[in-house]
Amino acid sequence: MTQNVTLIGFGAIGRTLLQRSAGQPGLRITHVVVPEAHAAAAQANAAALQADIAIVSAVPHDTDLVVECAGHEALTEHVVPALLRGTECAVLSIGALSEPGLPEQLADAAAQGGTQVHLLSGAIGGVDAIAAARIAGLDAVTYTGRKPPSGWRGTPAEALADLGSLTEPTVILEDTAREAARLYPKNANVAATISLAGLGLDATRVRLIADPTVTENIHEIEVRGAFGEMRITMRGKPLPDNPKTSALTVLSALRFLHNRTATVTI
Ligand SMILES: NC(=O)C1=CN([C@@H]2O[C@H](COP(=O)(O)OP(=O)(O)OC[C@H]3O[C@@H](n4cnc5c(N)ncnc54)[C@H](O)[C@@H]3O)[C@@H](O)[C@H]2O)C=CC1
Ligand SMILES: O=C([O-])CC(=O)C(=O)O
Repeated sequence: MTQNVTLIGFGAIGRTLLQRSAGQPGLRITHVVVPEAHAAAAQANAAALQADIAIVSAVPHDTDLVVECAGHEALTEHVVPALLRGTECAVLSIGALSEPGLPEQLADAAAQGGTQVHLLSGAIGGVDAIAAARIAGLDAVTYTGRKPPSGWRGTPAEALADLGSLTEPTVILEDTAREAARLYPKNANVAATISLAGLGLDATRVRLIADPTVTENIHEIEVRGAFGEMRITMRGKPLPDNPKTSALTVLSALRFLHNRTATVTI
């Protein structure tokens, strides 16, 4: 039986996800939720990719699965109500979970609806290893996020440095993951994800760097604990439509969707 999927958000991630999910057996993206003001543009873009897609302002009650790729507001506006109705949801705007009370709100809504909310690994790998290692106890988790200056446009980094004329790597934040997610919500999903898998938002140390010498989004993660040590560097190519977002983010959502219907999941 085909599972009907609703996307929340139709920006760089949503568009690429719709494009790449075409023909995936057992799944069909039937609806896309966007704010009213973006509906006409989304309709034109989506119809070019899939003629029968419906652009809507709320998640339909009969959808089987929701994938959120919209931003912080969409979690309270759309994901919480869907969970309360018992609809399983997968979330990419993990930075939003730095807002006090929101993780508990999502968990309570899923419990009330008798369903699950999945926090996707997004732009990075190794989330499974961090979450497994946590069971035996972690000592330290640190994260360094490095992006080209264009990846920091429209953020508080603009007030700290002249992004257009940087000649060397410039640290724009050195703090906890909670502070990183509060100040740079669209650039701290990774910081929030590794915190939630590991030591939590207040005990995870984060450095964010605007680096004119790189063209990729570079994520360095170091973890120490009873399990041993782990060091990962991801050099993610950004999506053409949004330099803040690594292309792997879309692939992580596709993997999640694939595993919904695969006989062997990995
Ligand atoms: N977990 C991870 O590793 C990553 C997560 N992200 C997050 O994924 C989200 C989407 O990223 P992009 O597609 O690159 O952003 P984008 O800015 O290109 O697109 C956002 C889309 O969401 C829609 N939207 C905004 N508010 C909405 C609401 N309340 N309800 C429904 N739709 C709404 C907009 O109309 C737009 O279509 C962002 O929150 C971003 O921070 C991005 C990269 C990595
Ligand atoms: O690389 C990405 O796609 C996004 C990113 O840094 C983040 O939100 O932490």
